[in-house]
Amino acid sequence: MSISTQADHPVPAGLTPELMQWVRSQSAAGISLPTLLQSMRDVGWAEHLARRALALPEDGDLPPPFTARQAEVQVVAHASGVPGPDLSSNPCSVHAGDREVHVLISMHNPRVVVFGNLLSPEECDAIIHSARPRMQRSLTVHNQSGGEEVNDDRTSNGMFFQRGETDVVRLVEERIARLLNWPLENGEGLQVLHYRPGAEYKPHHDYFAPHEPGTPSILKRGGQRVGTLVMYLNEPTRGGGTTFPEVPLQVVPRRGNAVFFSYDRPDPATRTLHGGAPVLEGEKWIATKWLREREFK
Ligand SMILES: O=C(O)CCC(=O)C(=O)O
Ligand SMILES: [Fe+2]
Repeated sequence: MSISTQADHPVPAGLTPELMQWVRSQSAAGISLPTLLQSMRDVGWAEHLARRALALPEDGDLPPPFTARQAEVQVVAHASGVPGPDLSSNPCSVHAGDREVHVLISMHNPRVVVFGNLLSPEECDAIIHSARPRMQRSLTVHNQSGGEEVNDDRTSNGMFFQRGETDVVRLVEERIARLLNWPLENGEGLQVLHYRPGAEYKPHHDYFAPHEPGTPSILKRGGQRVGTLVMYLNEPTRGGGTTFPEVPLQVVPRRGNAVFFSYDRPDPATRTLHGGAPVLEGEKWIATKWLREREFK
């Protein structure tokens, strides 16, 4: 097994990469959080550090009983601080519960992972079919007010599903939660975008600009965004890649594939500037899942 602890999983303050690796292996083996906490106490870890390693509150009772699988997801997710696939035992694919998802690219700075086989063609078609009657000109967040506005940098049409709104949306959201080790409740509703020829989404960051007056009210619903998954629902004939101009990298839109990137702070230093290149021919349909720090209500 290759251990790339620091690159894959930032280590919380006061803890060591070795300890975090031990926590992950124990939880992957199905050891429950209360048992792990007790083991750490037994070998002398300070209570607050042990709880930090397990992403538990600093004091108070433990959350209600976890199953082994829930504990695994919780620990892997929160120990790293951002969503992301666990590629430590197999860098080529991830078993996301109901589907074997392929890993096509895994880059660490910025953290970008390109997935293949995330969605079936039928799932892609079903999402387009449910979204199509509800498409409207896309809005972007207005930084001053926290409201939304039409923006020339974003010439697609879009809509949001509620979380779990259709059976397919729910299945896909559950798959994403397992794939990225991030609680389903921390995800915003799926957004579907449709680009016609000429339409694009100019390079931008997905986190909310920290010092803008509208940001505090946006952050009340689940904190910052910490990760983005863009899923390709069809294939434009020409153009329409997802670009990361600072890398530089261009991800080609292939039906059922997806590009994921995470950002542990709302800062350009995360190098997650990205955009949707103009569609030159044909059309482009994507579904985007944004992941927040906490439950998105
Ligand atoms: O269209 C794309 O490829 C990128 C979409 C995007 O950046 C977004 O939805 O935030
Ligand atoms: Fe984006």
